[in-house]
Amino acid sequence: MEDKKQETRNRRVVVKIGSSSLQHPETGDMNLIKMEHLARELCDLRNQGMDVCLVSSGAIATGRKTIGLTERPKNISVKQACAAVGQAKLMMIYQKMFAEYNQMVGQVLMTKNTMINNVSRKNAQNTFEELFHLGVIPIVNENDTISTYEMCFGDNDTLSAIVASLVGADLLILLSDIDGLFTDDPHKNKDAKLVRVVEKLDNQILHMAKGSTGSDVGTGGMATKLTAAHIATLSGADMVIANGEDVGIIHKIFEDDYVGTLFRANKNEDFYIADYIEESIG
Ligand SMILES: Nc1ncnc2c1ncn2[C@@H]1O[C@H](COP(=O)(O)OP(=O)(O)O)[C@@H](O)[C@H]1O
Ligand SMILES: N[C@@H](CCC(=O)OP(=O)(O)O)C(=O)O
Repeated sequence: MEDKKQETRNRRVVVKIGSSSLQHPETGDMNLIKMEHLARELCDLRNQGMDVCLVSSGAIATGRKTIGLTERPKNISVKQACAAVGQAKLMMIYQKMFAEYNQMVGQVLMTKNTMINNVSRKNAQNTFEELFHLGVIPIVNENDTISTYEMCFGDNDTLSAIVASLVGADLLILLSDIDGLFTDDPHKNKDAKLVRVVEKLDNQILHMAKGSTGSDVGTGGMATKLTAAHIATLSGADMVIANGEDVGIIHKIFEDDYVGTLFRANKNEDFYIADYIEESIG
């Protein structure tokens, strides 16, 4: 009961969806029904009076499919070309789907420099504030077409937590291909158990994340989700990892009727996101 009260107080929410959740695994083509459902869920959060931000991966995977590459691109310029094509297509589809509900969306593409440079960071923050004020849902991704190793966050789990920190979100939801954090990788250990609530990110929790992503299109994995949890909770946001197979889980999270892992906010007034990026991701 106490948890439910806590969660319905959330006013500003960031939702992240990964590449593998946006496409049909058999064909690599976009899962339009899921994207449509995602748009409806997020519009309904707006209707409840919340500020909503979507961090969507999928630019490279969408571009790769559109261009007709069968192999996952390794070469950086090929990835950048795929992202250029895919990001435009992703936004076109999102615009169309959100427009069904008369909901405006805007594109925000970021690099590490956006966060490290004081002027750019302030500009980004002002833009987000103005978009929320105007009732727009910002759709964020890494600026993959110009990001090389030195400039990129590398994964959208971390990026979504950085965005949550930048906008002072109350809640970050990571929609994954798995129900949440398990005591071990459940694809390798069938005895692994779901962890329902993490009060504090200690070494025991950090050691649970194994390997990198298992998907053919993503770049994250559980380790980057724990990095995201570290950033989000120290910034004062709760974070939930839940399965994005059915994006209807989004409203269930607010009804406290979901399976997933909740990482409780643990705000540290001395935590500065720009310093953290320079020290830890720089
Ligand atoms: N302790 C763990 N608990 C849950 N999943 C884990 C764990 N360790 C590793 N993983 C792996 O992380 C994957 C989820 O991350 P990822 O591949 O980035 O998917 P997504 O982009 O859909 O979030 C799981 O499918 C799982 O194989
Ligand atoms: N920015 C990249 C995706 C990066 C990423 O973290 O992907 P994912 O592991 O699918 O969330 C893209 O849009 O293709």
